[in-house]
Amino acid sequence: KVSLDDVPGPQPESFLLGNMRELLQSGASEADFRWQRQFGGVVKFKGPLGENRLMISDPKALQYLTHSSVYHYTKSNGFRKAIGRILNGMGLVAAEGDVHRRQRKVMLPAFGGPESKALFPVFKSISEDLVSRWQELIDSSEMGSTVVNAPRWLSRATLDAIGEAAFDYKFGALSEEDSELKRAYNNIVLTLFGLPSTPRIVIEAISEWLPTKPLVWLFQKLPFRRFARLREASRASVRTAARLVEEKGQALLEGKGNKDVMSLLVKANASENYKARLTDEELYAEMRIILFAGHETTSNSLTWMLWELAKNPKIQTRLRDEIRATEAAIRARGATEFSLADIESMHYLQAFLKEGLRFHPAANNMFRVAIQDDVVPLSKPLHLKSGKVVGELAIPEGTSIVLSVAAYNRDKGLWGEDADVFNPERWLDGEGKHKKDISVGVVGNLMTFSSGVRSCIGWRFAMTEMQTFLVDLVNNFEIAIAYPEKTVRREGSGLVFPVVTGEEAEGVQLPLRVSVAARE
Ligand code: HEM
Repeated sequence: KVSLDDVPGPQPESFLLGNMRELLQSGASEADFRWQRQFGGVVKFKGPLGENRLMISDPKALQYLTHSSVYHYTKSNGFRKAIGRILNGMGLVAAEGDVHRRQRKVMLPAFGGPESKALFPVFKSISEDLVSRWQELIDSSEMGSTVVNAPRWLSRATLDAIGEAAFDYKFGALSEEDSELKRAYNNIVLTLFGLPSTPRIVIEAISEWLPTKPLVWLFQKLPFRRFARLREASRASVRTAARLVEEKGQALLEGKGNKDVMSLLVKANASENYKARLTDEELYAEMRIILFAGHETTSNSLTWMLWELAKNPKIQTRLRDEIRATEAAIRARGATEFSLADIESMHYLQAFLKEGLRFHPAANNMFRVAIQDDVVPLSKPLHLKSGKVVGELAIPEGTSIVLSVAAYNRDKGLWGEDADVFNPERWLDGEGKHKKDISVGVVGNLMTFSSGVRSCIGWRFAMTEMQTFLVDLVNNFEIAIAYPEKTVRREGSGLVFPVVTGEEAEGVQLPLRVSVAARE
């Protein structure tokens, strides 16, 4: 019988809780970084009641788990899966095996390179909208600057972006039009997954042994505030999906429509043979997933990037210099606007973007369960407690695994001794630039968008959107830490979000001071 008893890892605090509190309560990815430093890319830790679990950041193992063996690992059971089902239905994120393969094939054409690039004008107009709103706030302030809660603004902007780019629909979130969806999604990730108390950790851990269906049923009924919020968000996303279809009406269903993701998806679906098609229910679920997966992830990544700019004024100035030099070149050739090609040609911007994605992956952990015994190849030999050294690891069926995106992205073996330092330079001439032995991920050998057939389908969409926003924000505004005396923490496992110490009740918060960036 295969066992993980011989694999080294941290000491559990108790039989009941294992290492779960260290994993979930010590700040986003802190345990991942600590365990990786101490034990390397494969770590055994204890779940509740003595259960052996694994945390993996070894490149070869991650490649194997996300490519060749991807369908031998399902998304883990329990709390997270049940919540996903309620929020997003049975679309791509929840699908497994053949159903996933079928859904992914129909969805892919809507997320290609040219399709994502064609959305640039949409992103540009929303980023200009955001700029003018911050400008108005600055103009009306006597101090010549204003404090913005960055994630709140950015998530409104990215909701508008996903509305228009994916559904040709205007949510009006930036203009504060009342949006049921925005209200329902506000702080939802923090409410559902954030800052877990010890009893919650125990309950969530136990829920992993239960099948999803009864849990979904239970969560639909339980009277707690958290589940009420979940139900409200689910209802809002169902209603929004239905409204989008209704308003776009026949054009969408006939696949005429526009360049938006949904029109392309409906078109691709219509051209599939009957058996391969998405059902109407699946199409609705895909819409809800795109709404959810496509806006908080992007706004969260942008939030942390602005935070790094605020903390590192030299990096900010260098980035702005590059943007302005490009702007001057655009003017010199008689044009007035940045094209996407201009943006993509900026080396320092590209380096900054990759470093932001490396340092602050919005999804820091991915959770899986092995559905059969497996043998996983490793990049580095693993020294077992018994003294044996192995080049591959036998994993028993039923093992819960955390794929640590965050720890992989800061692996010193890959990124160099300064992997814990935010340094865009590494993409210009340092470790980031070097070809890695093992190819993982879809951008810059990072795990941020995951890898293989379950990698983020929206990565090109997100890259186009984030670059567009960064150029406009940095070109127009000087960004600084608003309250140096306050501590901003990274919280969460699964999705990372900022909170201010002592102000956790305020929800997701990262206050930044913005003022107009002077021109010579
Ligand atoms: C910076 C922004 C983003 C990040 C960091 C990100 C990250 C990820 C990651 C890590 C996964 C894999 C999750 C897992 O397997 O457990 C994923 C999957 C997915 N993402 Fe993204 N994402 C981003 C933006 C987007 C956007 C803009 C969209 C849609 C417009 C999107 C749609 C999806 C979908 C549908 C999946 C499921 C793919 C599958 O299972 O086949 N994401 N994303």
